Amino acid sequence: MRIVGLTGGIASGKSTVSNLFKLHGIPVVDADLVARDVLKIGTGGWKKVVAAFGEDILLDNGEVDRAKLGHVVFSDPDKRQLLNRLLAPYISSGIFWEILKLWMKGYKIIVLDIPLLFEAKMDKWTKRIIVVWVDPETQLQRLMERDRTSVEEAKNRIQAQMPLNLKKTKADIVIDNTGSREELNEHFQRVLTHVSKPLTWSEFALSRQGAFVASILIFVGVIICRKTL
Ligand SMILES: CC(C)(COP(=O)(O)OP(=O)(O)OC[C@H]1O[C@@H](n2cnc3c(N)ncnc32)[C@H](O)[C@@H]1O)[C@@H](O)C(=O)NCCC(=O)NCCS
Ligand SMILES: Nc1ncnc2c1ncn2[C@@H]1O[C@H](COP(=O)(O)OP(=O)(O)OP(=O)(O)O)[C@@H](O)[C@H]1O
Repeated sequence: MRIVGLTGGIASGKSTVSNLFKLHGIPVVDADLVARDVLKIGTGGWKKVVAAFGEDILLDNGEVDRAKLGHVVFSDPDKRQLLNRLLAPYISSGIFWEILKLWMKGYKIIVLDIPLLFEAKMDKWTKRIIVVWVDPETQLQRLMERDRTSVEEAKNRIQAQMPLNLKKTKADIVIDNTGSREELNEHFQRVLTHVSKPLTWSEFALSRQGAFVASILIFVGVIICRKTL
């Protein structure tokens, strides 16, 4: 199995690139969706967060008020680190289960869309890493437009992550998403060709099909040994 990491800065275009992968039949594990699941009412993550941040961050129906919690953690690095520490184990195991489900379905190539891939040291799980990069002004503009936030709020969110230029230096593949969607599509086709190359032997061995072949070989080996002994 080939596990490709997809990361970048907030609003750099990871979800847009993820959607292109999905359109081409490559499944994506979205860490933001996993992070939402682990904060669902009554879950272990929800209990930890309520115990640490108090009931003030809840809506009347008991769900986490994401906007309020976001406001708290993106303006206070200590509180953000606390939230990250509390949720990290739940998010990693959630991602692991998603990978396992795709493995069992027989997918040979999967993409992990993880905004904090480097920050959370999950880059060790991935074979190749794609960083979606944009120039800083475009990033700020797109973030403010998408989330309808103030400049200050948007800058707080951008500064809560490892600088995008540093992430770029750690990438195997950089997608520059500063241009139009058409330019992104063109660039994506080249990335898709690269990502879809035939699996190496070690990647094949890690796939469900590889495990199947290995078990057949072991079975045949045992039969031969029994007959010859
Ligand atoms: C603080 C929360 C409630 C705010 O929710 P909100 O709906 O406003 O934002 P959403 O979850 O859609 O995240 C949007 C983007 O913010 C960035 N972001 C989210 N959490 C963090 C964080 N802890 N540090 C830095 N950036 C973050 C990511 O780029 C993400 O794509 C939420 O982001 C959260 O629970 N964060 C902690 C979990 C986490 O680390 N998520 C990232 C997955 S690796
Ligand atoms: N090439 C592009 N041209 C114009 N707008 C774009 C382009 N790529 C992405 N966008 C827009 O920019 C915004 C951010 O993109 P997207 O949501 O894909 O970023 P993201 O990296 O997944 O963000 P987050 O970290 O918050 O999950 C969205 O509104 C998206 O529609």
